Amino acid sequence: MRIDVVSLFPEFVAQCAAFGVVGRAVERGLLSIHGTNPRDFAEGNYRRVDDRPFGGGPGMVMLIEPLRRALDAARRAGEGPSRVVYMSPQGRRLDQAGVRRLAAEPRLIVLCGRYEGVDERLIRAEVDEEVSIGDYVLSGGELPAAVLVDAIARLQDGVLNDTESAQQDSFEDGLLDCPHYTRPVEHDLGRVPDVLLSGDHARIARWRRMQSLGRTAARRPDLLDGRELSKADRELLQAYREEAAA
Ligand SMILES: Nc1nonc1C(=O)N[C@@H]1CC[C@H](O)C1
Repeated sequence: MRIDVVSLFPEFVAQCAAFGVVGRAVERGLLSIHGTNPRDFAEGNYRRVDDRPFGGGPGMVMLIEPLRRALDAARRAGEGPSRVVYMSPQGRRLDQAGVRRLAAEPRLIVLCGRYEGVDERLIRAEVDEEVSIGDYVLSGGELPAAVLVDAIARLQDGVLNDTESAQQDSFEDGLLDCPHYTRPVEHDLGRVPDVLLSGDHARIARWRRMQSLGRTAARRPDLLDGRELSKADRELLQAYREEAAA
């Protein structure tokens, strides 16, 4: 999969491709990440990429033409059709289903805004979808782009090892993860739950599922809205609640 990131800070993009899971995906040729800087396509001595907003108000707005030329250059740099995603608080909130959908694209071009954002005419003409990583305002779209790239990289076949895949699975089915413990068994902060020391894999898997269901119901009940729990899951959730109330 190829991802082109259009950003005034392409070095930021290079960094996010250099470490961890994303770096591994790139090393293995499972993902390629490229930066294109709109400033390289700006005109005039100052190579302007932004200007004052019509109608007044604070801040600056990114100009159409440098972005349009950068998007065109990014398109031409790769092969095949590409989907243009603009990182923006006005976008659809990113969740794992959205990551899976975007990870299935052969190519993405991720547009990162700065300042107050991008001229609306560019968005309407060039952007296929706006995506938000949360209801807060950041200084630029580069961190949201890095979040999207990381989540997509993890879904590329051959990137995660078995352990990492297991962790990924716990989020894949829309539930919060279970708690995790490691050595020592005894600590002044508490003891590891005995079930995890039992060696009984079926019992451990049941406990972990119960914890995921219980934590999701307690912390993110919205994730269970409209979800038809199986009889077994309903019983596990009941057991979690009884244990919590004891
Ligand atoms: N939350 C978000 N999810 O995606 N992007 C953002 C975000 O805050 N973007 C900034 C808004 C103005 C600046 O141009 C960049």
